[in-house]
Amino acid sequence: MALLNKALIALLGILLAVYFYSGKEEFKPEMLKGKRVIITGASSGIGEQMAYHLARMGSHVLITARTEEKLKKVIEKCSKLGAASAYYIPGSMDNMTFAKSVVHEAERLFGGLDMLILNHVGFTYFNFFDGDVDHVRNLLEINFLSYVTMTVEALPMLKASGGNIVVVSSFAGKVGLPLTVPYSTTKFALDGFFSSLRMEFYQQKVNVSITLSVISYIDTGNNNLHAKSNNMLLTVNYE
Ligand SMILES: NC(=O)C1=CN([C@@H]2O[C@H](COP(=O)(O)OP(=O)(O)OC[C@H]3O[C@@H](n4cnc5c(N)ncnc54)[C@H](OP(=O)(O)O)[C@@H]3O)[C@@H](O)[C@H]2O)C=CC1
Ligand SMILES: CC(C)CCC[C@@H](C)[C@H]1CC[C@H]2[C@@H]3C(=O)C=C4C[C@@H](O)CC[C@]4(C)[C@H]3CC[C@]12C
Repeated sequence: MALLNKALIALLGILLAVYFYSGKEEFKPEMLKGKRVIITGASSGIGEQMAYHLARMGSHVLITARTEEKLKKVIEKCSKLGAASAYYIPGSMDNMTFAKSVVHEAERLFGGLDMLILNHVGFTYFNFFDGDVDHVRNLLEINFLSYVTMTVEALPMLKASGGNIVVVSSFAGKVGLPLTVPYSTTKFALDGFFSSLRMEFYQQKVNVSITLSVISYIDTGNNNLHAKSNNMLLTVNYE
């Protein structure tokens, strides 16, 4: 009898997992055709590659980062790859007025928004915590508060389109790891804000999805987190 109970509990667990984790709709590239998307931190790395994928699928893309020359090149490539339209706006995400203006620009250019991809990440060190509170504050502005600011600004458009918010986080935003204190702080903050907001959307029947993308090391050949120490957790290729 005890064995039967255990088997039934295990079966129930499997059924619940299948129910909650099975997507209702299978992904098809056509689903992104004509979608209006903002991608932050798209002058290099993962953001740049996401812009190319969306361009291939025929989306309208508005990309942002600080370095205008790089953004221009990414936009040119997006247009060649088949983007429905491609624009860039340069600026720094430590400035909340700029963060808001990116969303307003999408509204002006596209007349609405289907997807907000928050991906940018500010410069930090990869070493034991040095006690620099100003650095933590500045990194929170760039990696966290600008994400919140853009989300708040974009919500009316996303509610109207039944759109999506994608937040690029990290394994270091789920588990405390050494040598990444300021960075990890900002990524944990993202989890707190967006996971909590997702629950509120569910309760309030807000038709906007929130995806927190928890990724581990990806060698983009272009990493902006610079090594200053011999106490490396792992070997990473820095410039
Ligand atoms: N690569 C990896 O191993 C991992 C990455 N991640 C996450 O993936 C995301 C992308 O990382 P990755 O592609 O590696 O990083 P990159 O360093 O290649 O790209 C970072 C992007 O953010 C932009 N950026 C930097 N500072 C600012 C700023 N102050 N204002 C506006 N934009 C800024 C950069 O452009 P510019 O300098 O022109 O402003 C660049 O476009 C990040 O959220 C990161 O935390 C998570 C886990 C692992
Ligand atoms: C203990 C193991 C089970 C898993 C260990 C995972 C470790 C190796 C993973 C988890 C989070 C990862 C870092 C990250 O999130 C973001 C960046 C920024 C990028 O510009 C340079 C790489 C860097 C530092 C990643 C380095 C590798 C980290 C520490």
